[in-house]
Amino acid sequence: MAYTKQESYDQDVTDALASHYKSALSLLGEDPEREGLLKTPDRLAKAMQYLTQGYQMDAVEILNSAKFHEPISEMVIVKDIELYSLCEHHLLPFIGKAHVAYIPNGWITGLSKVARVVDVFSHRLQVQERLTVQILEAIKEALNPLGVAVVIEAKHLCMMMRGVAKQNSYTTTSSFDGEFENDRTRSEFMKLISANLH
Ligand SMILES: Nc1nc2c(ncn2[C@@H]2O[C@H](COP(=O)(O)OP(=O)(O)OP(=O)(O)O)[C@@H](O)[C@H]2O)c(=O)[nH]1
Ligand SMILES: [Zn+2]
Repeated sequence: MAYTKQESYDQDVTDALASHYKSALSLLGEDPEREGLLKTPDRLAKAMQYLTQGYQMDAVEILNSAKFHEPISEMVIVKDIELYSLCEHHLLPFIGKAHVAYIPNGWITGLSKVARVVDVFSHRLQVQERLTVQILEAIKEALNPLGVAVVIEAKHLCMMMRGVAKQNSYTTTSSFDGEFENDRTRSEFMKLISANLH
């Protein structure tokens, strides 16, 4: 299964989606035949396929594609991984950062693969809590590490642009496994992701 960014789209799916989006534009009171909107259903169909391409990707396979034997057991942290996902309730974006750590148990993975895993699960319709756990579970399955930790902080546009209309609230979710269930290890991780190291 390829995991490169999708640049071509199934024409039948694109056409079917575009036809629905064209009707939606009319229902919203727009004229889908006006010049500026002529290509919008097609563009939106492609954008939505791009934003949900994670369904066609296998996170464990990605991690395994650059898995190296390395006898270390120190914490590896990839922090500030930006993420863009869509909330499954409104299909509006939520935007934020993921901080991921694991303690190897003989195996490490390519650092970029950790960020790719964040993309795989972000590019699906999500709730932030499930996204957090899915990232953790994929790393656990692929690397069988001594521990995994995932923290995500995000802003939800569905809470900003509509509904309760709160502009400054962040949602933080976390998931910890193995050694990160110990207070000391967890605190070290939290300290390191909070520190301004760069
Ligand atoms: N737990 C969780 N809730 C989310 C996430 N994204 C959006 N939501 C919430 O999903 C809920 C859906 O609630 P509903 O009452 O069915 O929808 P709604 O009438 O549009 O709710 P309001 O946003 O309060 O206007 C809202 O409270 C959203 O804030 C997420 O990632 N995790
Ligand atoms: Zn929402």
